[in-house]
Amino acid sequence: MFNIVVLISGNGSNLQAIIDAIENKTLEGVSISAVISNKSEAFGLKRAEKHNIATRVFSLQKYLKDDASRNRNDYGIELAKIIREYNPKLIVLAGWMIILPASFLVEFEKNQPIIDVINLHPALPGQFAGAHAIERAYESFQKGEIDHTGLMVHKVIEEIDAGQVILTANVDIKKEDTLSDLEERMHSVEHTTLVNAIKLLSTQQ
Ligand SMILES: Nc1nc2c(c(=O)[nH]1)N[C@@H](CN(C=O)c1ccc(C(=O)N[C@@H](CCC(=O)O)C(=O)O)cc1)CN2
Ligand SMILES: NCC(=O)N[C@@H]1O[C@H](COP(=O)([O-])[O-])[C@@H](O)[C@H]1O
Repeated sequence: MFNIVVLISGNGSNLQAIIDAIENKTLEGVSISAVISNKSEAFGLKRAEKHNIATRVFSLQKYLKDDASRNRNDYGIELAKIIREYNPKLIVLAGWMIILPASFLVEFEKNQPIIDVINLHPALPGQFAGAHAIERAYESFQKGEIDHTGLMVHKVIEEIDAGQVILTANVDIKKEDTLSDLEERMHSVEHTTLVNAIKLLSTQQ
């Protein structure tokens, strides 16, 4: 079984797309062994619980507040330990809004088997790296700087949103679009693209 661990911070509509794809056999041989969130209030946790998927909450903010001697690298090592408990072959960041330190990434690069960490980012390669990418693309379109946007699924490296691109897709922006129109169109294309990226990686194993 191609076990995946999914990391989220919010609504979890992309997590839901993965769950649905497993259940309708678009993703055969894939199983979500756990969903981990940095926010206890993330609705995606309820989506996982509804499908009897193991969930964990591990907040960076709380981890640092509980012991002032700790730092983000310590968090990264602890997060990696938690994830290893679930024996994933792939780690999927689906709306995970914490920058992962090198200490986390090295845990999955140095040990065999190497475990890929992938991220879904709602912008095209080289555009709008970081948070709030959809809003920034919308504003850029309004200024006439771009005529469309898109998304990518990429390997996670220390540099934000700069890892090897696995899949990318364009997303149209229309003159009459509100920001929520664009967000809705973006999420719809994300759901398909993320499932296709996981399918690609699971069949390459
Ligand atoms: N080392 C990496 N970590 C992460 C990557 C990556 O490519 N390399 N991708 C991000 C996802 N992401 C954009 O795709 C992203 C998410 C969040 C942030 C950010 O500034 N986070 C702040 C906290 C924001 C908050 O509390 O809401 C932070 O971590 O301090 C940047 C990029 C996931 N991680
Ligand atoms: N920088 C990372 C980033 O912005 N990720 C974005 O968070 C949203 C999560 O939606 P969801 O919780 O409904 O899946 C998605 O649009 C995803 O691309």
